[in-house]
Amino acid sequence: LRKIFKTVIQDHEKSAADIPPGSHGFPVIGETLQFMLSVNSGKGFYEFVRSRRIRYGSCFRTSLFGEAHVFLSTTESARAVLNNESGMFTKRYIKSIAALVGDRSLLCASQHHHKILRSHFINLFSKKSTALMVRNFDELVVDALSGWEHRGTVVLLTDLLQITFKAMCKMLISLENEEELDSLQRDVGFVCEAMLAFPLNLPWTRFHKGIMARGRVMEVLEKTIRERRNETSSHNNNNHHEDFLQQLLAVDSDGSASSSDHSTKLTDAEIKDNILTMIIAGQDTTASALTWMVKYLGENQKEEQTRIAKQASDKPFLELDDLTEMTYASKMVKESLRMASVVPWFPRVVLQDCEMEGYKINKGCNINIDARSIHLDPNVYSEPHKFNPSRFDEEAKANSFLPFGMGGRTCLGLNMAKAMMVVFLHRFITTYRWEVVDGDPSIEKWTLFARLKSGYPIRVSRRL
Ligand code: HEM
Repeated sequence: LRKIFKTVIQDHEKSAADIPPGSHGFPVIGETLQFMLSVNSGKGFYEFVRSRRIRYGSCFRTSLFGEAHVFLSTTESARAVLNNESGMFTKRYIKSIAALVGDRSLLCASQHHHKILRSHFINLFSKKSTALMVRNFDELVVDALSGWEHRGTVVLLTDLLQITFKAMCKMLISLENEEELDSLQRDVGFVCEAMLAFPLNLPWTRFHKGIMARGRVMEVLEKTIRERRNETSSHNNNNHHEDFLQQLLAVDSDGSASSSDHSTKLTDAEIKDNILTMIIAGQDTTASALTWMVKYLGENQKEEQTRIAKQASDKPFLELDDLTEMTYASKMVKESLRMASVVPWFPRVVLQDCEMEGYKINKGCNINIDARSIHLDPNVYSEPHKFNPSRFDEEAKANSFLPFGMGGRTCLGLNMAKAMMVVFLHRFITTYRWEVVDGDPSIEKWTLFARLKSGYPIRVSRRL
């Protein structure tokens, strides 16, 4: 009798364990309200995930905005989902996001279309363009920093958003006119804000503002493309542009091997959508990561800064090769990226019923790889809340360092972003000492990436 009883209990436990633990919350709205509360609490939207991860473990379910979601936070599930060797996972097509960044954007294209697009864009992120970015970014940073000591308080994030925006626009379309940059930055900002808004396209909504702004961004890009074509056809080589747009249009027009195959030629719409996508993907992420890095550095000032200063270059201009010698700065960048987890989780959708972490997950369910939990898991990184760049003296464990994602959707700009961070770190530390004006750790409410609400205001004084 005991044996039968035990089997029944085991069966019951097994079927209870079939679906991931968690709560579906209220009918229809699920746990959306709790999610919103966490967004508004100042702790940021990640707090919603963090508290459930503590309560339920490394795999839990919830329901947000009318859809079932599962969050997973082990390196093994990260490998399975992000590397996607089984072909069972994809990104969900979100109509409102596609309306803003364009449905030919890398962020919205179908699996097949994404592969084709990515094969075009990946060529742009060569060593040569990273080297060019290093030179340009260095110039921008030196120029921006030169005025900081006369400014009283500098809201770091605001300045960094401007610097990274300029860097992106120079790299993509060689735009350097201050006025045009300002108005484009404002419009891209509206597009980003609308990505988080309720997708209601009525004249007074945030979503509508974003759609209108997208229209203006597209006009700027159309005009730029038109001017380029005119320059090329009139053989006006005075304006030689070393940017992504030039490379994309060259493939388009020179009849080379890749362009002879019409099925792989990029259309103007694909070029425009993805230029906007790259601005969005590169500006906010890098500026946020840089702000977090300065914060961690400020909290660990003396020791870390001395080590950086020791490896500092005294050259007036930095080159890519100089960065490879700054090994400690590179580790500091990696450690900042780990601790900040600027993109905290990666959303995917399951294409067929499957099992993850011993739980059944149904076709159509949203699954999210919770990179931030992996980055802060004491079984993966010892003393995870301690800022310790030297932990990267050794390779990180497999599938555990995920600030740029992994697999077929890995960040295309990762080498560029890391290089930009080393450049800024080097220039900032060797130019200034600083004190924090407002150390409030609250997180900004409605942003795509985790950012400090205060923008991290600092006061700087020149290092003698
Ligand atoms: C510190 C800065 C950055 C961070 C933390 C970051 C992070 C990420 C992450 C996590 C993804 C993948 C998301 C996923 O798998 O769902 C991604 C994608 C992407 N990133 Fe970055 N990124 C940064 C800077 C940049 C820069 C400078 C560029 C240059 C334009 C860039 C371009 C892209 C593009 C184009 C994608 C889409 C790739 C695809 O879907 O195939 N990123 N980024």
